[in-house]
Amino acid sequence: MNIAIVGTGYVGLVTGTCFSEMGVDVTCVDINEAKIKALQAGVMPIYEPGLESLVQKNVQAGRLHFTTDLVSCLDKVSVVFSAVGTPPDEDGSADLKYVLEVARTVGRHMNRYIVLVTKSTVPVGTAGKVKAAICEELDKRGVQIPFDVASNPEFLKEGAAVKDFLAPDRVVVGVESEEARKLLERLYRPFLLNGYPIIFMDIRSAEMTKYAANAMLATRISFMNDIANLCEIVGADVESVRKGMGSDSRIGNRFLYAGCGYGGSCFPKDVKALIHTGKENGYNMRVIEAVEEVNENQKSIVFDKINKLFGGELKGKIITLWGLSFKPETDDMREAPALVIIDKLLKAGAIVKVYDPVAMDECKRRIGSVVEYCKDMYEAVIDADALLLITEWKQFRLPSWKCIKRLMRGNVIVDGRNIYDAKELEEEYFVYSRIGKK
Ligand SMILES: NC(=O)c1ccc[n+]([C@@H]2O[C@H](COP(=O)([O-])OP(=O)(O)OC[C@H]3O[C@@H](n4cnc5c(N)ncnc54)[C@H](O)[C@@H]3O)[C@@H](O)[C@H]2O)c1
Ligand SMILES: O=c1ccn([C@@H]2O[C@H](COP(=O)(O)OP(=O)(O)O[C@H]3O[C@H](CO)[C@@H](O)[C@H](O)[C@H]3O)[C@@H](O)[C@H]2O)c(=O)[nH]1
Repeated sequence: MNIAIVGTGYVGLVTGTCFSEMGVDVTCVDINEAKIKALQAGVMPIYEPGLESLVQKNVQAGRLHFTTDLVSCLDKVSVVFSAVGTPPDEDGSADLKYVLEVARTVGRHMNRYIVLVTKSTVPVGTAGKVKAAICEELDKRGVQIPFDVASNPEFLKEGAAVKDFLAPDRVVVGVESEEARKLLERLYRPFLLNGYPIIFMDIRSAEMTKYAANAMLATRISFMNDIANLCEIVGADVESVRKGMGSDSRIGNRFLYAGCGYGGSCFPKDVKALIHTGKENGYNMRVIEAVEEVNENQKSIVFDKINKLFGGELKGKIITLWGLSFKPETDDMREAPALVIIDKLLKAGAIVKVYDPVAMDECKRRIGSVVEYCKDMYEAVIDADALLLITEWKQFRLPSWKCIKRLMRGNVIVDGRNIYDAKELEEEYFVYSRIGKK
């Protein structure tokens, strides 16, 4: 089977690589020439565990190809996945310009039956717009070529993308024709054989499932952050509360971690887009609106704590951040809490030193040299008045506190992810503060 994946980002590159791993002949297409050139030379555009070796293996096997030319592969593929970005517009709605551009290119150049599958996260009703864009281009050409549209939202998490794709909790597919269903069933057959469920449904429901799933996960996080903030006021400990709650099998343990807010390319934008879809349809998504508000507030919690600990006097203080990416195991800094914290610290006159195992270049690209980039986690704490843990990379979990004490000039530690043992830190005479405990 020959397929094309348009958009070679976090989703497109992982999708294409994993399908090629299943024996499918995959062409990954992107308009970004530098990205495609790099991939052709074996250089990964993103950090994603396990991806590089899988790409190399399938390129060598001749099943995985990279190109900027979608048109020339349209004659050999039966399925085209669209995995381009859907960034938030100013009003919070998902910007569909890239998705519709792909549809128009397909309509302008297709010469045989194709299923155009939208993998990007798109609002309910987008498949109708994709279909209309293709029809318009076919009409302009004065030709009638049968085609189908389908929806196949992606649920992978960055940092675990390959694993999530190859061993999904489920695959959701929205179709409206038997032919499209058969093609996608065949493509996903290896997953079915491995026992992963494929859930077929109508297209609008598939589009909505993606937003509902992300909104539910974001809700759990904001709910726990709200509980954490109340714990702090009333003298409870959110870590004990989390364990006590999560062991109820109806609630479960996952996605209940309080912290300094959710970031990334998905939750923030998808929550906004769902609120917008509600508004467009005359319905207020009240729960999700609160989820977003709590998260905006939570991104400032670490700053508020440190500001309070220094009596509002941060001018000239050296503050170190461990972790910049929005979560561990990725270099992605889209909507990262670190960006909000750095901005607030700099505005308050602090000197900021940072270290992240993989996101330093990305941080430089985004904010330049307004902070000091350090070569390792220990260099970053030299002369620091305070250390803020922002992203819970494994290497930050068991540091040598004795060594850190010698290197720092102050003794304040604020833990934005609740990974440290308060007793251990207090024994070393650190002033330790974390989320959800006084
Ligand atoms: N990042 C994730 O973890 C994740 C997970 C599930 C779903 N999603 C959704 O998947 C979509 C893609 O997300 P991403 O993080 O992979 O985005 P990304 O920004 O990493 O990649 C998108 C790619 O599309 C390319 N592109 C744009 N227009 C193009 C065109 N006309 N032709 C060819 N290529 C084009 C861009 O150059 C870019 O490389 C979004 O809708 C996102 O919400 C993302
Ligand atoms: O208990 C938790 C779990 C996560 N987070 C934060 O939530 C954000 C998102 O984390 P995660 O969901 O692990 O990463 P993403 O790669 O953004 O994945 C989400 O967004 C993707 C894009 O839509 C979906 O495909 C995934 O299913 C969904 O988990 C990060 O800032 C985490 O620090 C918490 O604060 N507490």
